Amino acid sequence: MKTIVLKCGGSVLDELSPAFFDGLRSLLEDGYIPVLVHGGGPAINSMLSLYQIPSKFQNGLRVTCEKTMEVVEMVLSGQTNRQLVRLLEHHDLIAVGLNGSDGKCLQAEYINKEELGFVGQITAVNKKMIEKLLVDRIIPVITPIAASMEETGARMNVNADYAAAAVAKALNAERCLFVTNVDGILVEGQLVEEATESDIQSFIADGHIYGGMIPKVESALSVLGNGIEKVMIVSGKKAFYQSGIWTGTAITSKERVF
Ligand SMILES: Nc1ncnc2c1ncn2[C@@H]1O[C@H](COP(=O)(O)OP(=O)(O)O)[C@@H](O)[C@H]1O
Ligand SMILES: CC(=O)N[C@@H](CCC(=O)OP(=O)(O)O)C(=O)O
Repeated sequence: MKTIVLKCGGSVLDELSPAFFDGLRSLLEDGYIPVLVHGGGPAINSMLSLYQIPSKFQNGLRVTCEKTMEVVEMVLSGQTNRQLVRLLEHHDLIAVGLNGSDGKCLQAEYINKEELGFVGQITAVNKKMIEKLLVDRIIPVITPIAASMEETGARMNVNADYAAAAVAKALNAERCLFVTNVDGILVEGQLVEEATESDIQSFIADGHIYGGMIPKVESALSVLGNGIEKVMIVSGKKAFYQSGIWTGTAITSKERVF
């Protein structure tokens, strides 16, 4: 089974173009089965502000107290997951939404409970749950909420880029795509079509890569070390795949030979 994990960023959920869904259909026609993991950062921020709960981040991770966790779960499972499943169905794709903690699909441990609260890093992925859907060519749409390994019944908030990387590694995916609101890695406004690990490290060092792009490239590099040859950062606003042609930034493990 050739699987492709696509992480759909919260930044682009409201702007996914028909070409994005054509790309998914094209992948299915070419024998790939997509697995979606999605975010919802902007929608969580809006809901927190409606509840007058401040949004706090530490190194890009949301500091998540119990009240914040309730809102995170409500938005990811009740809003952004529903939105994405509905859009897929609207574009004739069969999808089933899963809260990451359902069936212990995603399992995590605390990163630093005192400082970050209910924020986890993935320690295990229950592939069985996901594969049951894939054999029937149903697209799983997974929220980045994980079941706690340490406390039965507890759930944790996981950065969606890291959650997607963990799913891609566990499924031994052919590719992992980070779908976002820009064409890929941009340097001085120009798309970088191919980047190696050392290119990325220098883009971070010189400030060309910053903010929300950092967890994406870190996740991309972590996936590459695990037998997945190509990871891409692509736009959800345009065509990212059509009959074997990919558009965006390809991140490869191989250093270029000059
Ligand atoms: N070099 C770069 N190329 C493109 N975007 C970048 C770069 N560095 C930082 N960014 C920022 O990263 C954002 C994407 O990350 P983020 O907002 O977290 O999206 P998502 O919700 O898709 O995870 C872009 O909109 C852009 O503002
Ligand atoms: C721990 C942590 O920061 N979790 C993220 C989960 C959602 C996410 O990652 O959404 P995007 O992909 O849209 O950024 C959060 O609460 O915002």
